[in-house]
Amino acid sequence: MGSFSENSQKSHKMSEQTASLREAIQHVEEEQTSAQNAPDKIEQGEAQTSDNAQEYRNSKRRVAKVGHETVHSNVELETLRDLYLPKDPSDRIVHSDGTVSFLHAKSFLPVRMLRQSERLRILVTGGAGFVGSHLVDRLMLMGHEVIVMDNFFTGTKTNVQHWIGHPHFDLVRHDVVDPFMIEVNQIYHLACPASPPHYQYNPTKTVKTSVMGTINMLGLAKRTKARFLLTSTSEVYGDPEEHPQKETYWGHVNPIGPRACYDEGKRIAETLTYSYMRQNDVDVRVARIFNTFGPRMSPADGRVVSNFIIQALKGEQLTIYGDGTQTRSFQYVHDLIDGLILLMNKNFTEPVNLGNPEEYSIQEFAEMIRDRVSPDTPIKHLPATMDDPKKRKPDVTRATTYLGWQPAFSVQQGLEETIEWFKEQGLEALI
Ligand SMILES: O=c1ccn([C@@H]2O[C@H](COP(=O)(O)OP(=O)(O)O[C@H]3OC[C@@H](O)[C@H](O)[C@H]3O)[C@@H](O)[C@H]2O)c(=O)[nH]1
Repeated sequence: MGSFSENSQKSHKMSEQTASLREAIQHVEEEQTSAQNAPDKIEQGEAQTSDNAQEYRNSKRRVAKVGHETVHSNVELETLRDLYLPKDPSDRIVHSDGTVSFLHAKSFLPVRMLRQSERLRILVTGGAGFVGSHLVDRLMLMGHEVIVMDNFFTGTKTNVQHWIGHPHFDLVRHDVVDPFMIEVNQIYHLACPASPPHYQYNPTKTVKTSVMGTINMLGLAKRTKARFLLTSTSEVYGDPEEHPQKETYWGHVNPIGPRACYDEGKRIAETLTYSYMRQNDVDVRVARIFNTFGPRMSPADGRVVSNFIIQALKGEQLTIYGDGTQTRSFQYVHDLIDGLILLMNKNFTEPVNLGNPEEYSIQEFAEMIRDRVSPDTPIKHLPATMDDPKKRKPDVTRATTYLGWQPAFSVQQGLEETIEWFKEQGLEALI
């Protein structure tokens, strides 16, 4: 990461509240140190593909490199960590009077030197969001020109601030429901609130974002002959009656329920994508993303991983909606980014599931985070949410067969980094 001003480093002060918060969670760090050091580091590719969740869970694999040489997305995990968990986190000074000074990076992380003919102009809608910003990091490191379009409803400038000012980087505040013209080679279309509380906050707007946003981006792809990748979701399967879910499954969605704005919005986005492919020869890719977690999830996200981590760090009761028997399969964000870049660059146009088959009941998952962060924290049950899918687990055979992709991170390793990141946020995230 670019080195920050030395003066600023010296004057870096944490507020008293942040300091006490850190003290409170120190015991957790100590407990974790031995666990973190124990497993051997392995390189990408050594993890075995398996549909067996137990095997995934018991595996002690550690990932040190991510990405794939074939599409030049390979990079050391340590390099990425420097962007969200810098060794010297002095990009800001939190003052004791409750104000904060943001500092400028003096230099940027080195990016690959590409010839003009190899360097692509890539638009990432929703690029300042949780997933988008990790994708942007990787595309920038690969040496491409990246244009981030975001309305900052759920994304933040902070997520991409380390690239602002870089000659390969542009940030545009724009809502994807309004038309947008630009010359690009590839479009990663991520823009849409993804957590249930966010997408249900203004359901009409969520539908507009999915439908009009996707029409706008497909229109752009058609005009500029850009390759277009839609980030769809496992929610297109609704409350699935097939388990695990294959891409050939048509789903079980309540079209008038509270989740419909997102589920049906993404289903029509897929329909639009394949209509533009058939009718207008747009070169398309569709990723169906399963539950994903990692650094840069908004503290206000409301999804289960961030909720449980924040609750445990604050010593508050962990909130399980319903009886906790519902299941989810959680993938670490870097695996998803690997899959998205592979999909964009391979010649496969049908929908592809991207998720980690490591399946947990929400009760087990709550206990796991509680035990890891703060073992004395109680767990409480709240009423179940309407239409909450009872089971979810991806069949990733298609991704493995056609993309050569499989999740490499264990949930354990992903959680370690995510918990570390939330701790680093201190006051901002936890209070
Ligand atoms: O505090 C919480 C939050 C959530 N939950 C439960 O945990 C499970 C997972 O909930 P999340 O909100 O994290 O995510 P969901 O699986 O419901 O939806 C997600 O699915 C896939 C993605 O495309 C989307 O990002 C998101 O819609 C649900 O059963 C939910 O009821 C809790 O028990 N407690």
